[in-house]
Amino acid sequence: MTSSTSAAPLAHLEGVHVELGGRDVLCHVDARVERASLTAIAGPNGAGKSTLLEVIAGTRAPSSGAVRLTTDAVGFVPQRAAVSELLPVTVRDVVTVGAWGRLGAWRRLDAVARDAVDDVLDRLALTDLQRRPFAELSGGQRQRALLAQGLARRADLLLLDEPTTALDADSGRRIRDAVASEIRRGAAVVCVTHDEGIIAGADHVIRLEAGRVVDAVRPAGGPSRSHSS
Ligand SMILES: Nc1ncnc2c1ncn2[C@@H]1O[C@H](COP(=O)(O)OP(=O)(O)OP(=O)(O)O)[C@@H](O)[C@H]1O
Repeated sequence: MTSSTSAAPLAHLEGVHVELGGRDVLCHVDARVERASLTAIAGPNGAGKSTLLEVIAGTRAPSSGAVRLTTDAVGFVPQRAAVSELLPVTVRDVVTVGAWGRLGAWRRLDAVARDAVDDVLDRLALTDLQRRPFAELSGGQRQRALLAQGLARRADLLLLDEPTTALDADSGRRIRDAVASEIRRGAAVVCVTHDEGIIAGADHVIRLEAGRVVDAVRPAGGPSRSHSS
């Protein structure tokens, strides 16, 4: 979120209010998400962070207020994505779904798209796991595969819900590097997180408490992504 009034943010929220089960879960949230930026959504459990991300993703309609996106190329990696245990899909299949999101469902992938899937698998250390059934993966491995699916989308607006939670240090570093690389190519990344490293490196932080924005700031010192490759 920013006080900037520059033209055409990728996402613009005005007075967003969400009521669930008779409770105000989000109250009058304003936000602008600009290209080539990292926005962190922070705050305690139950503050409304995931709900805000869902509103931006369009999977949850606000009770009132406006949400405007200027792109259709949106990648959304929820905290708990549903991939059926019963589906005989491999890790590579799961990641390839992200590329279909860009090309159109069930299109045959061209060499460029296959290379992009290979690149994402490599960046998230999934190459050796790519032929494994998704259902056989550990929780952290699944999380990485679903993030890889989001990256394969090559979205303009990438929405991540707690991408580094429950990951080991190396996996967390890979995710942070992948996020930095998305931003370098011009994407906007909005990330619900408790990860102080991501928050410190964000261009903007939306801090929620009990559904209200209590702080919307650029962290002191600004982004610190220079360590990322
Ligand atoms: N379907 C629902 N009906 C009623 N209340 C709901 C529903 N879904 C979420 N809530 C409530 O909305 C509030 C915000 O939930 P949300 O998942 O957005 O919080 P969060 O900040 O992402 O939390 P966490 O850090 O624990 O993931 C919580 O108090 C939650 O109990």
